[in-house]
Amino acid sequence: MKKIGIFYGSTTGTTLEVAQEIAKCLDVKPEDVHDVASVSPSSVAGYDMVILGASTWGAGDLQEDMATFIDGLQALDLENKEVAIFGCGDESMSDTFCNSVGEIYHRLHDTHAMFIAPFNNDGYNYQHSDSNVHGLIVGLCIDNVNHPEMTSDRVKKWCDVIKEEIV
Ligand SMILES: Cc1cc2nc3c(=O)[nH]c(=O)nc-3n(C[C@H](O)[C@H](O)[C@H](O)COP(=O)(O)O)c2cc1C
Repeated sequence: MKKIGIFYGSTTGTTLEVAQEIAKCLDVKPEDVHDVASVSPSSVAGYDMVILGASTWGAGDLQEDMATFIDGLQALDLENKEVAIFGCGDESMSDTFCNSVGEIYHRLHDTHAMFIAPFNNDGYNYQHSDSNVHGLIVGLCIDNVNHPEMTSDRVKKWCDVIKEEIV
């Protein structure tokens, strides 16, 4: 069984809640769910698979704790580590919806991480998101501001993708 660690950056608690929901779906213990504001990037070393989650702030900016955490991760070699990404945002910020997902993906490109668990775009309504990389949505995007009723179903479906992809 692969060891999964969840690392989240959250300013007002939404991404934390989603991280906990993902943990339940994947049977990840609470001690393996980490706020990136209080752990060092090297702690990903203890996991085979790392789930990174962060909200988007400003005009499409990565949540600040996660931005610092990613600075550290970029210096590591993540070869053979499976990485899945999720983010929380607001679809009414229609040109920058969940940009955090795309920023994490792009910034970790040179670490040799193995990205898994892209998600579909069904039921979303926005103009642009950096999470869309050449037509592929590279992670789970959650809008708890406008569509909290969709969150559990989206989380469950994404966790099913992860369960299928982890080898
Ligand atoms: C000032 C401000 C700027 C925001 N900018 C964006 C944005 O550019 N794109 C987006 O998708 N969401 C944006 N959001 C929405 C937040 O990402 C959303 O509320 C999220 O759920 C917060 O998660 P957190 O509590 O885990 O930090 C913004 C919210 C605020 C208040």
